[in-house]
Amino acid sequence: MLGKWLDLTLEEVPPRPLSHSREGRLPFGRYTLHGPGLLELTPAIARPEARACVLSAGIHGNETAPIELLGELLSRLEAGLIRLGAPVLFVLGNIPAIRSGQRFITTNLNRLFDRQQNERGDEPQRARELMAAVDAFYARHAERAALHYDLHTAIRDSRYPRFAVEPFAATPIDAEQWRWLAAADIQAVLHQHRHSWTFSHYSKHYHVAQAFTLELGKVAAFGENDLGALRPMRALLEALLEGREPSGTEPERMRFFRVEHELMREAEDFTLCFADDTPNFTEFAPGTRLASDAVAGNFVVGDRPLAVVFPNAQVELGARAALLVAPSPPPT
Ligand SMILES: O=C(O)CCC(=O)N[C@@H](CCC(=O)O)C(=O)O
Ligand SMILES: [Zn+2]
Repeated sequence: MLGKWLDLTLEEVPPRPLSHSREGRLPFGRYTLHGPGLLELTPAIARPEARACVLSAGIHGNETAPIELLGELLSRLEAGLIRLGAPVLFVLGNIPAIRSGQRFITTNLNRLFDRQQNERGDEPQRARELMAAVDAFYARHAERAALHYDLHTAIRDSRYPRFAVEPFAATPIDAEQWRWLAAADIQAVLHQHRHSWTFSHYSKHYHVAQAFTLELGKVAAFGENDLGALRPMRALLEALLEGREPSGTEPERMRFFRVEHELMREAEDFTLCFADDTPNFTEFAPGTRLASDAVAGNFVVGDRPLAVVFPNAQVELGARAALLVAPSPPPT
């Protein structure tokens, strides 16, 4: 059943809401389906040091590599190749968007993870369902340290194809996380400078979880992803599923950046003043004009160079059109 969960979730049109949880057995524990795209695994014997892990993918429907990676993990769990030793909640985020291969249907799900959010529509409703599922999962495992990796891929090429976004929140990140991410072949880390209401921010802000958005390469269609490049990440996730300590290495292998400015799109008449295919982390010299907005005016790089991440001139009005970042020292 586990190996087929992804296919079944994506095939049912429309997904049938579950009136009650469905349960079953797996080699080293049991599974519970809490609703569409919400699968909890409970180990028969949990290891004492195991974290309560949330692994999410498909928050953006066209980001398929993380979904394939979760598929590999589920198949290996079902085959008994992974000895489940930690409680895990697998989340498939925006199911209609995954089916249609789009980033979102109506609005960007990954801006809606705010408990005050009371917007109407499918994506706001899905965000509320996912927040409730995460709340219930962490409450069931309140004795364990909370962890959430929200897996994505980026729209563009990147000077660092695999990078972590560290959401802004009061909770400090444990030093071991940097060591694990470096061993998982994450190449860069981006520290957010303010609250962002993303899914990983939700777990960090409201649940004191060790939480990241992980960008694992570039958007591609199902079947066209290079999962070989994600083997070290798979090894990290398998260690977490088994409830054992993941391998680590020197964090200095990774480049660290801090967000200095968020470029917002304020007007219909908005342009980014660089090529559409500019890779993430491309640096621009002081004095370079980066954006022109009929309401906000021009944005020009100040005294220090800035690199651009997630540029997207097509975002909704009032949304983030790019992050502008600068190198920062590795955490001590
Ligand atoms: O490549 C892009 O432009 C977007 C990739 C993506 O979906 N990134 C996430 C980052 C979330 C965060 O800031 O933690 C997003 O934009 O939601
Ligand atoms: Zn994404």
